[in-house]
Amino acid sequence: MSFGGMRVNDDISFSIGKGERVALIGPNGAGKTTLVNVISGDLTPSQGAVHLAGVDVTALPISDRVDAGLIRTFQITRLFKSLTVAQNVALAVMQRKGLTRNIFSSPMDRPDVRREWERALGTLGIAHLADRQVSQLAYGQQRLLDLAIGLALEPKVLLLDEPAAGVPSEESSKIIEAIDRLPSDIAVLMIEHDMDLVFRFARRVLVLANGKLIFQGDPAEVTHHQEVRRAYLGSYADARHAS
Ligand SMILES: Nc1ncnc2c1ncn2[C@@H]1O[C@H](COP(=O)(O)OP(=O)(O)OP(=O)(O)O)[C@@H](O)[C@H]1O
Repeated sequence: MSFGGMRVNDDISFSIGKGERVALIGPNGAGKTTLVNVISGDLTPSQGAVHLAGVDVTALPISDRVDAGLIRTFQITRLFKSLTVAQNVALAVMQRKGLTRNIFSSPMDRPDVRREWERALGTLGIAHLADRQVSQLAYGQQRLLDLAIGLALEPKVLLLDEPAAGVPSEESSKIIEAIDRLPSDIAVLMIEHDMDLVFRFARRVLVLANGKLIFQGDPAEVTHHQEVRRAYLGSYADARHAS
């Protein structure tokens, strides 16, 4: 992916298997968000391709990628603030099922829709917030709701961009626990700066620096990789070593 003459993602190639948990790390400006934008369809790559389950989705708009199971979460701006938590998830379920909204009845009342929003909220530990209006939620709770909406869209692949960023630490543990509880068949690619969270979550780590993929592999190996230490991890690895 290039912007003008600047290569922001340079010759990057990787794959993520079913149910794999992969962290995408690297210094500020390395190109991580751009890469996720290319995968989600927010950006069209200058070269190269994105495949989902063997199908080339590079030319598909975001909505078709979502239908195919490629879901990006933590875009809180898309929440309907005047509706309840349950209504927000119910609308996502209805969208997935191709059901149109009937102004004379609540979307939540259909038993098949209800089953699904209840399950999504239960998985993420926010069933008790079902009737709460979104505008009354704390920021961390809104992020959990956004994750519930992602879940209700039945993802094959979830793209998470710093899911706990900006969330007060007493709430961020709930987000981390919720991510731990995601169904094991969903592949997750997560941008994250918090290395403790990366080590807890990831079975594989991708490291970007200056737009290049300089490492992909086992989290246990990443702290020993010279180029990664130089580009990104030095202070973290040294602090760990010292402690
Ligand atoms: N739409 C755009 N037009 C021009 N340049 C862009 C655009 N989007 C990103 N860039 C540039 O691409 C580079 C990579 O940005 P990107 O946001 O992908 O990095 P990042 O690794 O996600 O950084 P951070 O950790 O700070 O979020 C930066 O130099 C940024 O200024």
